[in-house]
Amino acid sequence: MVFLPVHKSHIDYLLITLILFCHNIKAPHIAAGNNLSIPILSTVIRKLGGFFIRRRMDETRDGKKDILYRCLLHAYTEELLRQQQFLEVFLEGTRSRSGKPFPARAGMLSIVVDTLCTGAIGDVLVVPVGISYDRIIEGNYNSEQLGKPKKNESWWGIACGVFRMLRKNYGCVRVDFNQPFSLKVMNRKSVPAFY
Ligand SMILES: CCCCCCCCCCCCCCCCCC(=O)SCCNC(=O)CCNC(=O)[C@H](O)C(C)(C)COP(=O)(O)OP(=O)(O)OC[C@H]1O[C@@H](n2cnc3c(N)ncnc32)[C@H](O)[C@@H]1OP(=O)(O)O
Ligand SMILES: O=P(O)(O)OC[C@H](O)CO
Repeated sequence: MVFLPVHKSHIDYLLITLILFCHNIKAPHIAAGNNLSIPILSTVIRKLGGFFIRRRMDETRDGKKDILYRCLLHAYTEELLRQQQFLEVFLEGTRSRSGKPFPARAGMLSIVVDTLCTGAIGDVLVVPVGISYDRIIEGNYNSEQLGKPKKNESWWGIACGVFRMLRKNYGCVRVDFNQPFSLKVMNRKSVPAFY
């Protein structure tokens, strides 16, 4: 299974893993941006199912994608799928600052499709996940939308977030796991020549 959640808050991935755990569903491996790779937290994230990826394939001198990195990412993700591990990818690659979903970025999803098309795996069930908050803990992102640079993730930022969460009532959050669909069936419909 590949979970494809929308991304609005850091709470997203905490909630999804927690809900799956509470329903005896194995926790997914989550593609995490390397901006979260901060001391100690990175170890915790890895132990809880996260694996770090670059959020942009570094351009090499000749302007091409970093082929070696892409191959490694491809091989690692393919192995996870071969082992029937669950995957969780935030296609937008960033939290939406406006509340509207960002355009999806195709890299991780293209790896999943490649793995299916090469026959390395039989099929993949894709589970879109909708998440709606009454209020998100990060606030309204107004300063970032006005051009102020984003503060990098830090332990201090985490502590402030936890403190805010304990002090204020952020209302309810709704997590919708949509009907899983077979990527193989969808591919067959969209690329009939392939099958
Ligand atoms: C309270 C109790 C709680 C208990 C429970 C606790 C649980 C805690 C859990 C801890 C886990 C924490 C997880 C944190 C997750 C946070 C969410 C994030 O970080 S989100 C952030 C992290 N997630 C994401 O970013 C996911 C979304 N981003 C992506 O998928 C990106 O594509 C990318 C980052 C992979 C590459 O970005 P880029 O370089 O900009 O490349 P483009 O996108 O422009 O794609 C253009 C071209 O490249 C192709 N292509 C690319 N890569 C590959 C490949 N390896 N192979 C093959 N092809 C590849 C692609 O198809 C296309 O082809 P073409 O047109 O060129 O022919
Ligand atoms: O781009 P950001 O600040 O939304 O960071 C996204 C992180 O990688 C995890 O949510």
